[in-house]
Amino acid sequence: MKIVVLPGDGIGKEVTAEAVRALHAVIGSELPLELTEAVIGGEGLERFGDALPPDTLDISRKADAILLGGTGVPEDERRAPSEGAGYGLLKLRKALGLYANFRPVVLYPELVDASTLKPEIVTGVDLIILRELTGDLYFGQPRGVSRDETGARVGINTMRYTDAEIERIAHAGFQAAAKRRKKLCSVDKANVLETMALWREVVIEVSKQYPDVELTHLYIDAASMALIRNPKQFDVVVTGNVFGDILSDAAAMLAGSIGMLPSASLGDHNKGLYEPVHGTAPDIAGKDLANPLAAILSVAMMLRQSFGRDQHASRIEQAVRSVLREGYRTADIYQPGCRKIGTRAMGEAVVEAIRKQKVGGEAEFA
Ligand SMILES: NC(=O)c1ccc[n+]([C@@H]2O[C@H](COP(=O)([O-])OP(=O)(O)OC[C@H]3O[C@@H](n4cnc5c(N)ncnc54)[C@H](O)[C@@H]3O)[C@@H](O)[C@H]2O)c1
Ligand SMILES: CC(C)[C@H](C(=O)O)[C@@H](O)C(=O)O
Ligand SMILES: [Mg+2]
Repeated sequence: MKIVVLPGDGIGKEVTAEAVRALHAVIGSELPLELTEAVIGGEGLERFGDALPPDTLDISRKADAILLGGTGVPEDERRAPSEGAGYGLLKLRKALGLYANFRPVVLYPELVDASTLKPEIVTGVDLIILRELTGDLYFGQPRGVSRDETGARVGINTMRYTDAEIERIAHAGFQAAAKRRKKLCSVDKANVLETMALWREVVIEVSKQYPDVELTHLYIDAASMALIRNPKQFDVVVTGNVFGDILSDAAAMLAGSIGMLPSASLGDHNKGLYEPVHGTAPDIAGKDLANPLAAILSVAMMLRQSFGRDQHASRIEQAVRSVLREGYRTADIYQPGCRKIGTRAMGEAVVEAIRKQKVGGEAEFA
């Protein structure tokens, strides 16, 4: 198992360290683990003048899977977006063709009270936001800031999708839904944007190949409301890059915290990039306050998707479940009566829970 670890910036480093510990704990000496650490984001800019240094891209191409913490530094605010630390990650996703970003939103029953929403609304939430990841406003040309004929400064980004790009993400959505509760909701803005009218048209064409999956459509504004009003109506939600970015942060509150959301970015080949949905959280970086569970759960997604190790993945998920059941909480999911702990201690609790599991036995997995 050749894995490249890209801790990135801020809490990316802190949560990735705990994710790697969990990975070692669950794999033990059962399988050869080859981990290589490389630089990306702000650290890349600082050390090599490049948010995606060529060596990082090169070893990422050769790896079976990539585990990433987060990229982005406060100095980004002074840089052009396409020159910032976050852009290193965008370039990596694009270069590796990772167009399908699965963001599962699952509320652990222990965290019902950590959610800001009513228990009856969120209990049992289990949905996936499937975000297209290599197109849209993020990559469309033209982009930039220039002057128009009157001398006014004009900022331009282009929402762009080809039919082939829409088709492949639609297929990913239908296939994911087919394995679950067979409901796919496509989210667009087809009433106003040509790109999104094409999106809807192509999704409807693709749907003919999946007669068993029920397809619905929502505009992004209405979808944002529906997600908070009645999240349990959703199974798989497929949407574009920008809408998916926003919708998934909103959906984090259904799971109690953004510190609980893992993700997997996949393409047509077997390689995947796994990362928490959250960013580098400069406000809490370096304070041992970050919740490492999203990063740890991203390792579970990696073991399942890239290596077919379902049992190891389930062990990580069960370990997360058991630390929550024991009452361990980082500050973002803290509730009175629980034990408030830091990033390192949460990682250690997960490792302990993994060690206590009876592998192949029946007890702990219930
Ligand atoms: N995938 C990524 O690498 C990624 C994702 C989002 C943002 N970013 C970057 O991160 C930087 C900060 O962005 P932001 O503040 O808008 O978003 P953010 O996700 O970093 O933080 C938003 C809020 O959530 C909290 N938070 C995030 N992760 C947490 C965790 N694991 N545990 C507890 N609390 C957590 C933060 O403290 C903050 O209050 C920016 O540079 C941005 O570009 C990177
Ligand atoms: C940091 C940024 C480039 C990134 C994105 O917008 O894709 C982040 O917000 C995410 O959700 O992964
Ligand atoms: Mg985001």
